Amino acid sequence: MLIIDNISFSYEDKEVLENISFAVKKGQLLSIIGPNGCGKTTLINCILGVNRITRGSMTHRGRELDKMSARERAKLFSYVPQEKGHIFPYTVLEIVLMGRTPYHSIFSSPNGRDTDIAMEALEMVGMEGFRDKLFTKLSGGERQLVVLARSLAQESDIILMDEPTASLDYKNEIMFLEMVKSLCLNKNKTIIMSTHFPNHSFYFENHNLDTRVIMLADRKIKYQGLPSVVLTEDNVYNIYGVKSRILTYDGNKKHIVPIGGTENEKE
Ligand SMILES: Nc1ncnc2c1ncn2[C@@H]1O[C@H](COP(=O)(O)OP(=O)(O)OP(=O)(O)O)[C@@H](O)[C@H]1O
Repeated sequence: MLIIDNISFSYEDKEVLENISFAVKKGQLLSIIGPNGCGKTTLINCILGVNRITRGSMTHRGRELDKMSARERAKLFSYVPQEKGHIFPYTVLEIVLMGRTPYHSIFSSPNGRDTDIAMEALEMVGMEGFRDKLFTKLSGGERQLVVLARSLAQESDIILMDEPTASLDYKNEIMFLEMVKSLCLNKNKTIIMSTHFPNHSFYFENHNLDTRVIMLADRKIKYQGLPSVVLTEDNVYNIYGVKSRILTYDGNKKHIVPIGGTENEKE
């Protein structure tokens, strides 16, 4: 289990996260949602060790993350960043092989086994036909699948994703969510994912995933728990200032729809 216990973080004198606590079990999917600038990326970077927390502790199976070497941390966590465009003209296979870096010394290069693992990862995301294509020439959605393959090749237990579906079209978004679902259900991966789409949490819950959500705002976790408990119309209004309605379909499956009104219009 990954335990984040009462952590805080500041950029110089600006505190962005204050007393954040949550736990994620193996095979569980945790969504982090909250308005722009609330600290989702900052929180992910604290877990990755890019940001050094100012208070609190983070442990995995009782071991302090801060006491792990960079290589150990890279074997435990992989990262799927927001799609932002890439400059270097590596091939798809070369990008995925970068996921094998924690398993090598700086002087060794990837071997045949690494290539097999990288190709398996590409097959899992349906991108094996793109192995020799230049990463820079792929669409945003295709790149995101390749980056997911890189994180699979890293063979980490925990995958951190920062708004991974932001640049995906409707079909690729569904495909990506299906992939994420399958990684938790079939590969027992733990996934922590920031998202701007509360419906993704319902999607996972509706598909019987062991899933939780935390809602961040004003430096703190305002609500956390099961999506159907936490993602209420009132909580969405309190966090985003947007009026919405929870619709139930097909028995008990939930879906949230904005109904247009914003904070300024609340009676
Ligand atoms: N390197 C930095 N130095 C100083 N302040 C920063 C830095 N990075 C982020 N911030 C500030 O910290 C706050 C949280 O930013 P962060 O990127 O974590 O938010 P976010 O929830 O991921 O936002 P978004 O949904 O827009 O991606 C913001 O106010 C941002 O301006």
